[in-house]
Amino acid sequence: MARDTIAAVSSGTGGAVAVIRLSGPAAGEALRALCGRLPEPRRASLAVLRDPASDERLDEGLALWFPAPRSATGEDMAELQIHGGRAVVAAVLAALFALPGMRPAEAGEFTRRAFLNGRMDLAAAEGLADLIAAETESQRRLALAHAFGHLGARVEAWRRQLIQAMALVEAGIDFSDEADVPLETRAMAHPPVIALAGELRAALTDRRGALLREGAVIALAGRPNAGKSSLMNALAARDVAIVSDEPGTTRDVLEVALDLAGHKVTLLDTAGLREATGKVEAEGIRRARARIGEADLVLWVHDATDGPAPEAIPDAPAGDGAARWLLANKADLAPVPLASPEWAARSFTVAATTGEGLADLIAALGAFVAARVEGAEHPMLVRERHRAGASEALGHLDLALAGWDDLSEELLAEELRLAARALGRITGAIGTEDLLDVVFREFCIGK
Ligand SMILES: Nc1nc2c(ncn2[C@@H]2O[C@H](COP(=O)(O)OP(=O)(O)OP(=O)(O)O)[C@@H](O)[C@H]2O)c(=O)[nH]1
Ligand SMILES: [K+]
Ligand SMILES: [Mg+2]
Repeated sequence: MARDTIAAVSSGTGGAVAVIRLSGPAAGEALRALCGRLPEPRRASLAVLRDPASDERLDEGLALWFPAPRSATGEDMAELQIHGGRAVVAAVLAALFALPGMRPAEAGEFTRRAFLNGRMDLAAAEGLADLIAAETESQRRLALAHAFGHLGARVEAWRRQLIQAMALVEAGIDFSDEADVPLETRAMAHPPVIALAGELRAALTDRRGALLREGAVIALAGRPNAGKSSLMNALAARDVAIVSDEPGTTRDVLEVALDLAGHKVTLLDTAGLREATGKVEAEGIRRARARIGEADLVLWVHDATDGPAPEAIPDAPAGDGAARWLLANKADLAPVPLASPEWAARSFTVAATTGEGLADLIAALGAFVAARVEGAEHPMLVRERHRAGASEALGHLDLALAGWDDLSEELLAEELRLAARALGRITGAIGTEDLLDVVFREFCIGK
């Protein structure tokens, strides 16, 4: 349990009401010092707040008292809802911090205390950070599932299975004189370890969670002047990129975040691909190729006034597994010939400047993203940290399985133990201080 009592404004700035939260052993005393009494637990009550040093009236607001352990952090907690003015908040905080044992909270410190007091696991804390940062409906749902322990529960179940298998293998060590027992217990542990390795492998192959959390990347690519930047602006419904009739206008990769059918999408505008005419353009094209190569969907923009669309997307270095669509742009200037059968299902006729065809394109993009993340309401390994833990665990399981018939009980049990440790780091059941610093750094102050 922490010795310090922390306090911070937990509401956003600029609102009519500000929420100040306190957590730690002196929270009750501080509440009494400012309000003159301790309110009934878990009930909001009206209170006049006074500076204990001068007895000056500071504000009138709501006071709440959450005695440990039934509080968000598991410690004694108090909450003050006061008027949101800057001066009011500053005066109340100054009065609080003048009290013994009180200090300002660091970023994420309330959540960190909740974790340390066993109120949530590490994956749930990350879910909470994602929930606060969620911009789209699907990100909100995903984060909520994690905040309520979806990933943590699954990983803990895996870890328990592993510990059981380990116990079986270790039982063999104690009976190593009786030749049959070690072989029997080892054989009993084999199927669950095979099953677990399969589940971990499947979870690692499923990238939908990461796609939902980070958003699909859609890149506009094509020859100079095809109208990529014009399309970027039209799709983003604002003036993001410079448009001009000069080929080679766009140099840096530009990106905007879009909400397509409730899913987060990052749309990229890139330099037109051709033999560069100078150093800067060459660098722009290098960057364009690199980012196009990582996109989930490449929209090849073709200028309809240049004649029929290409048979294949030229020069578009799309990565493995990326989808490629063809956009015949400037349909207002030239008739767009029928796409070749190969492209028919993935071709769109648009005009960035008149808006023609854009509604159909946006609908198709929304359907594309939705299909990519389908069933991903409760995906598992959404962060690189989770994937690293699961993949390390799988590595040890694979070693154990490869040597199942040959390794000694001790070595076999050791591989299973290392796998269990790697899983434990995902939930924080096995943790280190530096890991906690990384996780809680993301939070804002007051959370
Ligand atoms: N008539 C018409 N003109 C368009 C359309 N889309 C783009 N243009 C024009 O085409 C020219 C090039 O547009 P950009 O959007 O700058 O093309 P870009 O592909 O980004 O070009 P780079 O960045 O140089 O590779 C501009 O003059 C645009 O106004 C369209 O649908 N119809
Ligand atoms: K241009
Ligand atoms: Mg451009």
